[in-house]
Amino acid sequence: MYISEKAPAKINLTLDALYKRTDGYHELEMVMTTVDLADRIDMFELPGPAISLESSSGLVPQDERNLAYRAAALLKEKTGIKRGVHIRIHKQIPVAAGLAGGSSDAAATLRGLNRLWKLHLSDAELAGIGAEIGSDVPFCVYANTAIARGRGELLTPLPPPPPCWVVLAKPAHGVSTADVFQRLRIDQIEEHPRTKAMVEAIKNRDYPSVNRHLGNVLESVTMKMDPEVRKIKEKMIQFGADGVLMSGSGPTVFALVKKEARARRLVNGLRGFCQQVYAVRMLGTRSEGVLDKIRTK
Ligand SMILES: C[C@](O)(CO)[C@H](O)COP(=O)(O)OP(=O)(O)OC[C@H]1O[C@@H](n2ccc(N)nc2=O)[C@H](O)[C@@H]1O
Ligand SMILES: Nc1ncnc2c1ncn2[C@@H]1O[C@H](COP(=O)(O)OP(=O)(O)OP(=O)(O)O)[C@@H](O)[C@H]1O
Repeated sequence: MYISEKAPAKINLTLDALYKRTDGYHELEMVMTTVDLADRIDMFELPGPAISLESSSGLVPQDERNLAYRAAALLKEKTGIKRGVHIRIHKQIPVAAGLAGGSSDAAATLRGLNRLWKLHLSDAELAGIGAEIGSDVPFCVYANTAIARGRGELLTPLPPPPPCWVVLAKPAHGVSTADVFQRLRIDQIEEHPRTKAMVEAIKNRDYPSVNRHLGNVLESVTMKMDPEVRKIKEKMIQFGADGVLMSGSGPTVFALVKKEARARRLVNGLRGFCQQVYAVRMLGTRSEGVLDKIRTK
């Protein structure tokens, strides 16, 4: 028997850094949501207790360093369950892109094994385990829309943003999240995003206001490290995006547009100088899609 789980990418509609903590991390306040660009995680029951893993992408580790593998190992440790699993990752989300691909794979593995092994853990319990793997994993367990505080693990759910298209473009090179945070000077931030205004915009389903309040304090830092981020942002505005922002620590930039035709125009305009471009729907809520079901071989 095997189980499949969809692992959607996250985007940041806002990302604010409030102060540097004594543990070296930055205290964050973010509004995050999900888009319909997703990896698929297949989990096959094994007769023994071992975990094994393969991925369709050569860009991610295929062993115990993979975040999906770590999720399975940690779940076994926490529950004392002695069962084994083979994890197959169909990678669609660009790697080291600011889209939480690895975190979402880990979260989907926790959700899937919870079903496969009939553990009956709540989402809150899975998120608690996920927090030990990475800051974005708790959000990815719920895979909805939320305000995230702390390192990202303190979540307040929100309704999904107004429906729209999301065009994502990833520059050729990845950036290291640690490098970006290290270069951030909190006392030199020119404009903090208005998180409350974004929350109101989402609650009121006010699409123009969502676009007006997009903001990420890491954007100018990453732009200095990778000028392609600024170039993509300018192109997206030129091609008629309603709002444009870098996601997470980058370097992926996303544009919001209402109409599919406009999304296609953006994709065509960007393809000339950016290889990884996607047009997908905003999700904002966990879709119990066709992939999230149990199959028998
Ligand atoms: C930028 C976000 O994507 C926003 O959702 C996440 O905070 C990034 O989470 P992540 O990729 O899991 O990154 P982590 O492995 O937690 O952090 C990598 C490094 O970035 C720095 N870091 C990260 C998160 C944070 N709140 N403050 C930090 O200063 C730390 O030096 C940390 O060692
Ligand atoms: N399942 C996985 N998918 C992608 N990357 C993984 C996975 N497991 C481990 N990694 C490693 O994690 C690193 C970060 O990859 P990821 O795609 O999650 O970055 P990201 O999108 O920038 O994440 P975030 O938005 O949380 O900062 C990569 O260098 C990769 O080698």
